[in-house]
Amino acid sequence: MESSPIVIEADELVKNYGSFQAVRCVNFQVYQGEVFGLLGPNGAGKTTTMEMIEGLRKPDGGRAIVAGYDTQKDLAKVKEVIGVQLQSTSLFELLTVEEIMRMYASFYPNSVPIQPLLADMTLTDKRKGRVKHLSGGQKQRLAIGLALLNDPKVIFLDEPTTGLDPTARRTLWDIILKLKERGKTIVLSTHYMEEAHVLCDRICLMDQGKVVALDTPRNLVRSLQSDSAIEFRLPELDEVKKESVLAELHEVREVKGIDVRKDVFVLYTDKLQDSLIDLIEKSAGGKLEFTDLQTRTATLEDVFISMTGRSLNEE
Ligand SMILES: Nc1ncnc2c1ncn2[C@@H]1O[C@H](COP(=O)(O)OP(=O)(O)OP(=O)(O)O)[C@@H](O)[C@H]1O
Repeated sequence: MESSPIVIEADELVKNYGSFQAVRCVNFQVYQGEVFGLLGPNGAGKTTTMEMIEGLRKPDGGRAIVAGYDTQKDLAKVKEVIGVQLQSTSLFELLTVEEIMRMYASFYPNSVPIQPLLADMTLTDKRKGRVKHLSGGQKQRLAIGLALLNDPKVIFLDEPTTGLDPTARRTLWDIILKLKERGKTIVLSTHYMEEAHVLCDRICLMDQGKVVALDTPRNLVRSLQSDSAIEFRLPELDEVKKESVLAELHEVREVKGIDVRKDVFVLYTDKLQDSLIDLIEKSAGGKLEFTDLQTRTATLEDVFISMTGRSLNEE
């Protein structure tokens, strides 16, 4: 992927709202044909970053280049090559799916044929139905279809699956993967780590307006230097007891890191069996009365926690 041409450059992008710094010097490059994910909790600055690249918000610092054009200086050129599915596209509720497609198509000098696009979005059955009768997933697919009418090279999808049920989410994943197969470059924001893992070639982890890590999902998880997590609860520990328990847990064989949130403890290790046996031995005789013990593979959520001390979906 890194040998492919660069299609997007975010170059020291900054956005302030009054004294609040929503985006603080964000840098990244997106290669042609990749699905590039902006993953972070609510308020991380994903939408603001995307909208600066799309030319919808003016940066207070830095610049964004799309397909060689500066979004501030050559917005008309940028618009020719991008398709944008906004987070809350307000659609004309009384039009039918086909009518709204035709209306949007009329805004472009050249647009793709509507029927195949409706088929790609699995909306052929709904083409005569009014927008107001569509489900959440169907509306999202329609919004993506509208973003594809000008046959864009680069597609921006802002939290396309937020609020959708698992089936509708998977239908959208399939659509996104098909677009990738056709060589489209896709920038996608999400706060679902599973979605980022399944769809994205590279993920830019964002928190509080900054990039905290950027790599392939695999390398991000590898950066933890631990491929497994041992998770359990230790309820009713006071602060003093917690300190001594933590000291004890740090002694568990092969443990590379520990995360504690409330009464949930997570030990990271790449030698799961050794660590688990030692943990059980150390807990013998009621020394550590844990509950809900489970082991699992380390995830992007663990990477985010280890980098920021917070969970992706924490309110
Ligand atoms: N027009 C605005 N005026 C003031 N503050 C804003 C404005 N737009 C966004 N913000 C703030 O900037 C921060 C970043 O918002 P942004 O929407 O870019 O984050 P996000 O990562 O996309 O989050 P979400 O998943 O909630 O959309 C948030 O704290 C938000 O409240």
